[in-house]
Amino acid sequence: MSAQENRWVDPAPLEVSRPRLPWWTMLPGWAKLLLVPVAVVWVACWAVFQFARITYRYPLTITTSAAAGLLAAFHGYLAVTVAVAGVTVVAVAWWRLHPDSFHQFAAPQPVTEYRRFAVYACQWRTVMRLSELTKDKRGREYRPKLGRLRSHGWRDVVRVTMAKGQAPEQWELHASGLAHSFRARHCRVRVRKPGRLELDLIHRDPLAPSIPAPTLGLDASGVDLRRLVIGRTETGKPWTVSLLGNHLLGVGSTGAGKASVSWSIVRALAPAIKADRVRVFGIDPKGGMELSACAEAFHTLACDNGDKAVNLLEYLAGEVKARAERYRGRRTWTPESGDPFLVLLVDELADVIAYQTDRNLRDRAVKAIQAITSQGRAPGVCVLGFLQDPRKEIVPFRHLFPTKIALRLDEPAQVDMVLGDGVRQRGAAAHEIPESTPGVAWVKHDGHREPVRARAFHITDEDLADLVAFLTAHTTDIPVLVTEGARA
Ligand SMILES: Nc1ncnc2c1ncn2[C@@H]1O[C@H](COP(=O)(O)OP(=O)(O)OP(=O)(O)O)[C@@H](O)[C@H]1O
Repeated sequence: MSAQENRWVDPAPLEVSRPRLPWWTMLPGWAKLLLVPVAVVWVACWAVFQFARITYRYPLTITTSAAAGLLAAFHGYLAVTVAVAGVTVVAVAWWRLHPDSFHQFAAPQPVTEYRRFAVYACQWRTVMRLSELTKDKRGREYRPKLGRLRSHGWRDVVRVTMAKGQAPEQWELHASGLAHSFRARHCRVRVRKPGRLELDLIHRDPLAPSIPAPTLGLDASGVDLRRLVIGRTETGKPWTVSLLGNHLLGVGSTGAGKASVSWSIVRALAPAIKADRVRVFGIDPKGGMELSACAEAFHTLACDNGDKAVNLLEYLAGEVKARAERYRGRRTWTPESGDPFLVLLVDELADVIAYQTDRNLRDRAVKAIQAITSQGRAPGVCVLGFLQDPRKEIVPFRHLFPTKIALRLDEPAQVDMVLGDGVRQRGAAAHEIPESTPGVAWVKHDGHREPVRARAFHITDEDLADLVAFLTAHTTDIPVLVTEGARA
């Protein structure tokens, strides 16, 4: 072996970060001794705080464990076994006999505590790190905090305190990954207040079963134009729409359930229509295929997109102007004005204002409908417009409809066109509504940040037959069906 080969080579200096020792390790021994009582008090406070925190997060688990412990201490394990068996029998009996109240009152708390521990608390750190929602700065990790959790069976609502410097948009970008990590089907991100988010982790769709129409109301005074119930929201509350001072734009692909929304509204109005407190005017450019199923509900029904429809629109635009003059100084329509509330229902709005090949008719229709939507809210005229294509070239005045209803759509861009920018990122994925759930929609009211997911009542042919029977029974004043244009 040569001297060359034998030479000692210095290894490269170790490039590891120096361990940072806690500041108190540098203190002299006597100072450490003095600090011992302070440290003991601090550790005791920390333990009490942690116990309080765990009790707050898992109240049922802690109380039942404490109760079981006390029972075992005073009466032995046999008593605990008997108590557990008794509670189990009561719970199973409750579940079998009254499943609704069991799911409403008994199930949420144990499920919440189980899911909090098993799904979220155990995996939070890993999921946050792998989703790149943590930040390392000077050796310290800044991590979003898992807050309160409520489990409703079909969804978990998880509150989160974002790490400093984070924006909700970062979470929206990771929503799909979070859903997969926590074994959910979807994840929606909502801003609760600055720095605080609420994640909706959806496990199943509560709107999957269709919702039958309720029995028809009989009393016109029970019709509240501010709160017409037309279906149910995914949280189980009634889906209500206001027609007073409002216009509604419903957009959905073919078969998305637009008709169920419009018929649900007409049904909710039925007693007021019968009492002539509300008059509904219909335009069905498809030759009346849809709206003539219950023509009796309409004061006037135009079954084309030609002269008749345009005359009707111009009649209503004139009525808006005449009312505005009559109500001068009164500001808005009220039932006391003596005039009926007017509703214009257009089944395929695009056929009237965009696909009409006669330019003169098209321009007249656009002018009239713009006049009604821009000036009709105060004088008691409401437009319900339904269509399939929400592009600006088709409806240039979408902004004049304060309530937008996005039924199943084909593309994400259409959702933005209907509901507005940013609403899809907040979870309103109308393009993901399955074909198997017609009538499901995302609803956005101007001035309300959060969109609502709901399903309209399923209005069957029998329901429409009931509606016809109701509107024509016991009355000498049967609404007149006019297909020859407006009465004006
Ligand atoms: N809310 C609902 N619940 C259950 N089924 C529904 C609901 N709404 C509609 N459907 C069913 O879906 C199908 C299509 O519904 P609908 O005619 O309302 O769609 P649409 O959007 O008006 O279609 P088009 O654009 O072709 O007129 C019908 O068979 C109907 O029975």
